[in-house]
Amino acid sequence: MAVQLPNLALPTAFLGKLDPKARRSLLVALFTLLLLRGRIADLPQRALAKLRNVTSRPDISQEELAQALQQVYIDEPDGSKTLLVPHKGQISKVNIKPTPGAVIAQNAKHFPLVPASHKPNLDKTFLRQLFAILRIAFPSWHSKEALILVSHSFFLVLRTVLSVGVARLDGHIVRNLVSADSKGFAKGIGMWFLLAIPSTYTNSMIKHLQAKLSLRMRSRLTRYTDDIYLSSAPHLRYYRVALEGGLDDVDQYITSDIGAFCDALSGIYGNVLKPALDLVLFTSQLSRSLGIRGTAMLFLNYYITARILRAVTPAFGRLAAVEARLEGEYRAGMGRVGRESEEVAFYGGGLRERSILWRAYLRLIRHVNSIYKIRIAYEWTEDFVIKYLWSAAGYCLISIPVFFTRRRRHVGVQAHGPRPNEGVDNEVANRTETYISSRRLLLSLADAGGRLMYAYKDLLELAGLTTRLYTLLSTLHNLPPLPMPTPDPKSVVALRNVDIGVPSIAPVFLAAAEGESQANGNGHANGSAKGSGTVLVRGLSFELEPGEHLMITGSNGVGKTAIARVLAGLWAAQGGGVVSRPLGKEGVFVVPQRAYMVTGTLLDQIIYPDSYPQFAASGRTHEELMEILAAVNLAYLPAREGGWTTRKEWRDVLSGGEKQRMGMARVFYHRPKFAILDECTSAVSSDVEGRMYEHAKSLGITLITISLRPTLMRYHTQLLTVAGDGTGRWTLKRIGTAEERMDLDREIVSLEGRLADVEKWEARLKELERLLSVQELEA
Ligand SMILES: Nc1ncnc2c1ncn2[C@@H]1O[C@H](COP(=O)(O)OP(=O)(O)OP(=O)(O)O)[C@@H](O)[C@H]1O
Repeated sequence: MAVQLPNLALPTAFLGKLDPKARRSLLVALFTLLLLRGRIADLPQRALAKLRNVTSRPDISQEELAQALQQVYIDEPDGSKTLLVPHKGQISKVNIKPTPGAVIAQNAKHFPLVPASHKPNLDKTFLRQLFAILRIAFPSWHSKEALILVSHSFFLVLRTVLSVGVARLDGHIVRNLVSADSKGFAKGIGMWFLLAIPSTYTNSMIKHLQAKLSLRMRSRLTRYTDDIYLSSAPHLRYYRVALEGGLDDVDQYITSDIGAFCDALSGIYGNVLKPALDLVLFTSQLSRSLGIRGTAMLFLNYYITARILRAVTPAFGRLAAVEARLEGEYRAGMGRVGRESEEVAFYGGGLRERSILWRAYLRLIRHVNSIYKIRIAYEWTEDFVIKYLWSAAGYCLISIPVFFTRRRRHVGVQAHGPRPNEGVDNEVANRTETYISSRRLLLSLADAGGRLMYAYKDLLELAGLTTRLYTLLSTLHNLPPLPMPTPDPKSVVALRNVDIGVPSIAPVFLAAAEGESQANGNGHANGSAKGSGTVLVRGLSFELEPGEHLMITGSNGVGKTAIARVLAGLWAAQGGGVVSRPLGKEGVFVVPQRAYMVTGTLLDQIIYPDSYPQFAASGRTHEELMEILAAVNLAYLPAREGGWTTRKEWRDVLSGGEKQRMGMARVFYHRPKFAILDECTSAVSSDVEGRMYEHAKSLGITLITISLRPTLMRYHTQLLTVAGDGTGRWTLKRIGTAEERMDLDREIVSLEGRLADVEKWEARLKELERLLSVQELEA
């Protein structure tokens, strides 16, 4: 393929025709352009950023900034959200559109599960997985990502064309040097600088566009993944992905693997396209001076190189996937210590944790080291082949026209045609020019070959990362939706003949896992290691009308919380039973056993899971929030912590009891029809606990309490006791009328009082025994 080169003689001739003053000004202008190229390249971006920022006032007040920080986002009428991001003293507005359910359903077809035994490689499966992911990263041909890709490709082609120009100019300058043509030499140097401007600009644009492409793909994929991962009922994928999907350390997949995949993919595009283009263009250029024999040898050289390197290339894809998994395990360990630091500190478990983390780190490092070792042999062969074999082949190829062509009439890479006054000197100059141009082309060719070989290794690593990302996306897409509870028209909570059991890994994943264990796969666990599928409570039936309060009790681990999970719709009811309840958090609101504090302000803690914009839209006031805090004995918090907008790590700031009371404050804020309270007042003093229970009832909230404390029985009308003897038996009893409950209360209080005296009686008994034994001895 003969590619027409830009004729460099033209600009040189044009410069030559200019008078010295004009030439100087032109060169000064070009240098200025060279120096300011960074700022010039930034111009369109700055203009775009200005357009995007709806609020472009340079300085906003601290108050406005605080307001924006609290507001976080604005709900738009079309269902999208506009995020308010404080940025350099301004507020940037970023509109985020949630992924429509139809798009997710459409995409699900492209993400069938891969068996855990699948090993990442450059095969059909890799292409299928890559295209499935690319459908998300490039949603259409007129998306911004596609535009960046086109610009990136343009600069990649431009760089190759410029490289050929540089090679020609190189030969031309040396030719003028050999033939002592000072004017031609000076012109060549001028051209050299002229060519440097687009060349350097092109290089920086390629890097910039590559990074930008990676970032945009990452944003697309992260947003999409977040949309499906953080899905609400009936999917609840964030909750079910580990237990039912068998995928651990999802945070590593989302925060790290997506970024690594995008970097690898955007890099690979340049690393494959550019050298491949170089190879075609330089080969075509060289073949014009090498002739058929030379070109055939060049191709033979390519073929031998490819065979050698293919034979010595290790399974980089699998190695990359394992590295990402080990990285995830180490990261998860670190996260756990950060999260549970206080518990670890109380136990003095620092050294133990260190040894656990060291083990995880060493596993990772050992693996990375083994990759490095494998790479030595590979890179040694690659260097030998690309640098030395190709250079030797290059010298031989260049010598072909010199030794075997008697009289060269025309050389393809030569800047000018044959000169009319050819003498011996000119012949040497021409030969030098050809040699220098061909040598530079061959060096570039070797470089292109080297990069292509590296690209092969990168491609294998990309295959590994693709498999990781595909595993995440296919797991999320294939989690079957949970059966939705039937909305009850009478607003009752009812279970009819429901078996309660730990969900096992979904059958669709078990089928794909083909009995392989996680150790040799890509993250899918063996189902038997997860939920056992054993039934905890059998044939459970009850119906709870508003105003009827239920207490669930039973020994530890019998399945009390499991009942709450089924009622809340987190676990599916088993055994064909039916769950009916009023829907939404206005219907049933659960306060779990472990207190959860959200990132944000003090106000955010009370209104969770609502956000500040929802609070603002509801018309509720700070006074109301204050009343709620008073009801849970936390009225001192806003003053103590510096107001409603204070942001702190509330998990650490609040005490255990305070966190539990905050959980009750959420119930009072949302005022659901039913509240499931799962041991959520175990650390609260009984007087405050009692007041909170009374307050909940006065608000018309029907309580379903899971507790082992008999003192709480007085606030309930029904008692469900789970036997916990392995049979799944249970009993449901009425606790009685208010008067009966008062009697029970009185009895409980008197029994508790008498129990408190047991220690005293035991001590007295011991004392008497001691006295008796002393008297016996004396007798
Ligand atoms: N995600 C899970 N994976 C496997 N087993 C689980 C899971 N969640 C709960 N279980 C098991 O189910 C059983 C019942 O758990 P549940 O949390 O309902 O107990 P509980 O009755 O509330 O106990 P406690 O009074 O100690 O809170 C336990 O044996 C527990 O180990």
